[in-house]
Amino acid sequence: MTVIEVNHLAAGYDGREILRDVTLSVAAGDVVAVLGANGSGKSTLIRTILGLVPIRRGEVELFGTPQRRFRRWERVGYVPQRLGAGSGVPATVGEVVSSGRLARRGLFRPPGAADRAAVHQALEAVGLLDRIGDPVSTLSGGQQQRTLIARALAGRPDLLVLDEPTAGVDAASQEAFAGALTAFAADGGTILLVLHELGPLRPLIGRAVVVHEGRIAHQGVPPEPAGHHAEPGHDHVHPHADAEQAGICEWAPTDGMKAY
Ligand SMILES: Nc1ncnc2c1ncn2[C@@H]1O[C@H](COP(=O)(O)OP(=O)(O)OP(=O)(O)O)[C@@H](O)[C@H]1O
Repeated sequence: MTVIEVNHLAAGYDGREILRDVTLSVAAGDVVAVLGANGSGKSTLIRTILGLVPIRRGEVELFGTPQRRFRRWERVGYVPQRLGAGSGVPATVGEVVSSGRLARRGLFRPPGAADRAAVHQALEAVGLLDRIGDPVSTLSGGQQQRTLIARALAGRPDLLVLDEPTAGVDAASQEAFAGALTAFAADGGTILLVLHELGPLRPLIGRAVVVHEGRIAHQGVPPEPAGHHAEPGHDHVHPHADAEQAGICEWAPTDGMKAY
């Protein structure tokens, strides 16, 4: 079953076209990383898929339904790039994660046992159950990101869409992410995520899609760590100097990657 189908998509802001002729298919159970240089259009792509940026041309389908007619948003969990900077949100970790249940239970029904269980399970998955009563503002950036992941997981979605969940996040939080996402994928969940560095998520990623100037430049199996990077403790992949100089992407396409 196809979870996301994007056909000849164009989208942008005001007068500016950012995405040009993007075609992409994500099947149930796929874990797909969207890679590319700053400003290449990665966030715009996932936000357009979710209906947050209007489609100019082309089509997006979610779970086989054209996006404009899609109503089953509880099937989709979205983790935006970060909590509003300095938002001073007084909410506790538990309250933020509970908000991820809203689409499931409806706004006016009080949370029940199933909601509480889902919130606890999601917090446990990201290693933050002991912080459930703490104000979100007292958490580190990485822990706040983990809280957002828990909020998305609490809704028990079929598809998780994440925008750079590991950007600026410490190693402990990255490991916690990797664990939570691995469990989600092992349950058959589908993941589309924007990443700058694969890091501990590398074993999870089945396909990398490289966006360059609003188009998909390459897609395929992500590059394996090579040479000394393959040694224990070096599980991240560094930018390829040539590709970087050429301004193509932070990722050197390998033979395993098809050019589109
Ligand atoms: N809300 C917006 N209004 C106007 N222009 C925007 C908006 N969001 C993004 N852009 C522009 O669209 C282009 C692509 O931005 P986008 O955030 O999609 O890139 P990205 O690949 O995700 O970058 P990064 O790696 O820096 O997050 C950039 O030139 C950006 O300035």
